[in-house]
Amino acid sequence: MSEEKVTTDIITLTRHVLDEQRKHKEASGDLTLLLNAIQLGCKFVATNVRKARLLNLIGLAGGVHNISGDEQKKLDVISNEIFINALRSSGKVAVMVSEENEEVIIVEEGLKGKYCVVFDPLDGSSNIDAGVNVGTIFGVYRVAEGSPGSVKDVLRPGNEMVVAGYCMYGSSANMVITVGNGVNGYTLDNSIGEFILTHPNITIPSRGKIYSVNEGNAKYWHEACEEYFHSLKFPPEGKNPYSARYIGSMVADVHRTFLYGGIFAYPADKKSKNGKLRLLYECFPMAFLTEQAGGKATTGYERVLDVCPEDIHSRCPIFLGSKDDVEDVEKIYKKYSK
Ligand SMILES: O=P(O)(O)OC[C@H]1O[C@](O)(COP(=O)(O)O)[C@@H](O)[C@@H]1O
Repeated sequence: MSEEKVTTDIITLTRHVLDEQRKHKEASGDLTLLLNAIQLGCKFVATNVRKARLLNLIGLAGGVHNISGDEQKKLDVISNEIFINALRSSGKVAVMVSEENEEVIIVEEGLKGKYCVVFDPLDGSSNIDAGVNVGTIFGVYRVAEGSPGSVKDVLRPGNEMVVAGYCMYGSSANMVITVGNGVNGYTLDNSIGEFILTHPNITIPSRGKIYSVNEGNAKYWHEACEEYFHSLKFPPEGKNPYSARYIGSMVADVHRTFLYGGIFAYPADKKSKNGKLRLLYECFPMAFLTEQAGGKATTGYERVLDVCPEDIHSRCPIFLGSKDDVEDVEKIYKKYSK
């Protein structure tokens, strides 16, 4: 019987980022420590999501609503707390924005660092009670030169973000991250509590065969949006229609789009002028990752990363995924914008 080969040269997320940082002589290690705090949060959430029904962490937190009017789940609340505590105590963060907090969080003197972190601690939480994949989404800015660390440091276009990532909690916990030099994926090995490099250099196929959108909103779609999705379902003679896949958890739908190609969208419509998804801690990080993986992300009319948020919970329409697919969207929207 063949002996199982034990790998001893393990590439953990921390080691991989350190290797990357070493290429940049000026690196201080602060980013690695910040990412360690984010990793701790994700490991904590991964464990509690997995044991939620056993720990009675399923269901609502008891009549508490977040800024978007969503009633908070128990897991929303504890996920939010672990990230705020881990980021604050890392000593590397000055400003935080969470989907679960109405106001921006300014870290007190003495613990203040040079980064700002915007995050959705538990995305797709409407799916949590059904055991469907959910996730954490995060983005990182540097505090602007000479700034004491204020909300102004996060009301900036997404093209100024320096790190973005998500962690998907499903059959396994998958962390996907960019520090501005391509996209890498890591899988949590629960036996040693480390994220191990499993998906190096993720590259989105230039065109896909899958579209992912909530067609339940089709009644409210603008003509450009209608024409685009119609073109995927009723292609010209000789071409196959695209398949539809929609989980309703952005992290899960985007993760599949990164690996298989195609397009994920939450467009603006006649009911919601800017769609549903939040610019700072959903659209920007996913758009940054998409572009770093060779794809594109548009509002229909402009590059998502060039949008400047008016407030910390601004919403933004988004089409992201394979470059050729998103360019088809841009062509059609351009026709209608005229
Ligand atoms: O149910 P809808 O309207 O299709 O919205 C689903 C979208 O809303 C979200 O659940 C929003 O996220 P939250 O759960 O963080 O509020 C996304 O994950 C998902 O893509």
